[in-house]
Amino acid sequence: MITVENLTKRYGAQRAVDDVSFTCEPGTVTGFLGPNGAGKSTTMRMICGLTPPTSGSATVSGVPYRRLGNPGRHVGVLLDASAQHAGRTGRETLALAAMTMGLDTARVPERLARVGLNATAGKRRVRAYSLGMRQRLGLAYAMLGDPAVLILDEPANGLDPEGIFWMRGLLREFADRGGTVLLSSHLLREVEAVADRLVMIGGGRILTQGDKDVLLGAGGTVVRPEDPAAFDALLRRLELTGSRSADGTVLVQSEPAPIARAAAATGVVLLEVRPAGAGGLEEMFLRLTGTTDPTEVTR
Ligand SMILES: Nc1ncnc2c1ncn2[C@@H]1O[C@H](COP(=O)(O)OP(=O)(O)OP(=O)(O)O)[C@@H](O)[C@H]1O
Repeated sequence: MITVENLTKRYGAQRAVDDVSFTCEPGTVTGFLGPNGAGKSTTMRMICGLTPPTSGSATVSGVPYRRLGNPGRHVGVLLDASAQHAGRTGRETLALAAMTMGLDTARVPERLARVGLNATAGKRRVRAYSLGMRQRLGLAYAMLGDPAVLILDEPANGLDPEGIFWMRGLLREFADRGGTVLLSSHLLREVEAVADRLVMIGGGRILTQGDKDVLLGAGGTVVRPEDPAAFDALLRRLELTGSRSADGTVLVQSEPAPIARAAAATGVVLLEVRPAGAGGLEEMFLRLTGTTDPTEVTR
């Protein structure tokens, strides 16, 4: 269980994270999404006690991270795949971590194999690892102490499609056994495939959060009017309300047909009318973050 309450981080006048609250429950994978610079890494670093919050608090299994005794036994953290000592081998890296956590180093070869690093790879120095191999080692490191919680910042970075598919299975299995996963990623389709819950953040603030199926299946219609003022007047006549998004679309809590018919009857031009959620996570992300260039978020 991860609980984040009103977390705020200011750097000078800038609010990198602004009053962010969410919880991650056991047995679920929570996808943490947002464009570059949204505040994901800063939030995760605050949860892990690496960055002090300006205000607010975060707990893991009910305790602030810094007060967890032997934290690696409670929460596995992967914030930067390149953080491992480059001069050590993969095996040495895990053996040292096992010793620090008071665990038998005999588990190391099996743990390396579990993330797809064979005996030869285990004997190589980390500096010779590809980014994908570092991510795999980072995951083995995070899971070494059999924690109940995983906090992973962009763990799919550097993995090939087969590796991403493998990681999805690993995280699903971890959550299905009762584990809690908080996973940030810019790979929206991967998040959509594995996450049960979504927390979307932009400019340091929560844009939306909730059950993935509910968010993506949320009722309503997305409309792109040619003349926003004329469309607002139409909505008032229909006694409906709409919420305008950064990309110029309006989400209206109604079926598409009545809106389209009323618009046609009154000569209000609609450039787009479709059920909300039909475009999946990518569409929801672009609408909420107001990012118009998809390459910005699918990089
Ligand atoms: N140590 C720091 N000093 C000043 N500003 C910072 C610092 N760390 C982060 N920021 C700023 O805070 C904002 C949020 O950054 P953060 O790295 O948390 O975003 P992010 O969502 O993880 O983005 P990315 O996906 O690009 O890593 C950014 O504008 C960033 O420039």
